[in-house]
Amino acid sequence: MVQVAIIGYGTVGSGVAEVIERNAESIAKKAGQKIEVKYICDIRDFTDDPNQDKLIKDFSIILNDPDISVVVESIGGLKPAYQFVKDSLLAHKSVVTSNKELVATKGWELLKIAREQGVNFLFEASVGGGTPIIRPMHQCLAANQFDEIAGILNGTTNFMLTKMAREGLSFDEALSLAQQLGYAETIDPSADVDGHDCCRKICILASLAFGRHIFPDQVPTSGIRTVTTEDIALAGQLGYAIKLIGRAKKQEDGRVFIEVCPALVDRASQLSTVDDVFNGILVRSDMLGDVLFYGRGAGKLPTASAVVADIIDTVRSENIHQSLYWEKVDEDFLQDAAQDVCGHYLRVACADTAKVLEVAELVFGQLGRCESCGAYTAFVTAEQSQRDFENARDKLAALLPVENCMKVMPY
Ligand SMILES: NC(=O)C1=CN([C@@H]2O[C@H](COP(=O)(O)OP(=O)(O)OC[C@H]3O[C@@H](n4cnc5c(N)ncnc54)[C@H](OP(=O)(O)O)[C@@H]3O)[C@@H](O)[C@H]2O)C=CC1
Ligand SMILES: N[C@@H](CC=O)C(=O)O
Repeated sequence: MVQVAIIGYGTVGSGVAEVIERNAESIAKKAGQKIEVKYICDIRDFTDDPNQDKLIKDFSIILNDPDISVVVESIGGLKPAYQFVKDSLLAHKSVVTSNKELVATKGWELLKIAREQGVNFLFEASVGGGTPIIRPMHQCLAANQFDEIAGILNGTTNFMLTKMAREGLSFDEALSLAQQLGYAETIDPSADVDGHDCCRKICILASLAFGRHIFPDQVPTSGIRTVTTEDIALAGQLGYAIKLIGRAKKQEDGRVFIEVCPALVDRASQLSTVDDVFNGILVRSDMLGDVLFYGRGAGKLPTASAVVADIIDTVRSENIHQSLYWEKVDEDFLQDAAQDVCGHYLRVACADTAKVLEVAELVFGQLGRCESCGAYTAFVTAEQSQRDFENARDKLAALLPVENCMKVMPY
């Protein structure tokens, strides 16, 4: 029998305890032995909880118990999660975490410690919630070189954009619903709406794909606060959906372009059909080509299912996952955002479509469709570098009231 400890008994931690209890028999078959939760450590009190006998408040009990070989970290954030995880690895215990902030900022260091200690540091649930992505990229696509990753990586904002588009909910109403359903980050929901959560996830995937740690503060990041219901309607009329996209692309010179932004996705693209709390992650590699991973990106049991899969993996592994690894390097290998080439959507506060088209074509050259909705007109430009686009946008803004602009994704 393997005894595990859970630290952080919130949405994910309680889900992990529930999955281990509910599917005990099948989990034991897959792991080759019974898995039992011995301790659950949380700072809160839980009256009438069925796991009362396991609840503790002092993490050092776990650290000093030689029977605990796997620690599940589901506290979130860096403090005290980082120290608890590091201490667990140094105490020769494998760690499974759902904490993307931890992996995105300290992944290289924790992977190094795990490797030196001959234990596992696994984090499937840190990206995509319950949707498998880390293990498929690391194991099933091991024969490939990665070219590009682009995804809808944040369940909360995708849920909110879907509710705003389908039911006309305001931004605040949609966020409050996402919080009630346990999708939004409890520590700081702005992590979802301002793109930081998506940024952490694309950093993890890009670090895994390209072998070097990419830190969240290196990534140009914007969230969905600027997206209005008019943008959603106009994008729809132009044939697009609006999604928060995290993407990382290897350039010909070996550098990587990485960013997080709200963007237009063509209705013909599979990514545009990823709605509600679902995540969709497009991975482009040299041998397989494109593959899309789709599934629930947040929520108690979906996320717990990924955590428990990591526990099973570490229990049955004869060999430690030595190849699940990336390094921190000092040299900068990220491409300047000004060089990225994309089409753009612009929304102008002017209902006169003919006038907008005439003026916009003076600046951007020939345009395709132009659509209006209420007091606004919107159009999409041809592809050009970010630097050229910004110059042209500034010229247009001197002639017409430009209210919003977003990239158009080439997927
Ligand atoms: N919710 C989701 O759908 C998903 C979450 N994640 C990630 O999983 C992690 C956990 O998320 P989630 O379960 O939603 O968060 P919750 O806030 O629901 O749970 C965290 C729990 O940890 C407790 N805690 C805080 N400090 C300590 C401490 N020092 N020792 C022990 N317990 C502590 C919290 O108590 P208190 O409330 O008093 O602070 C809370 O009960 C986060 O990193 C999140 O990003 C990943 C995928 C999906
Ligand atoms: N807040 C996150 C939860 C999972 O990572 C999200 O909405 O995707």
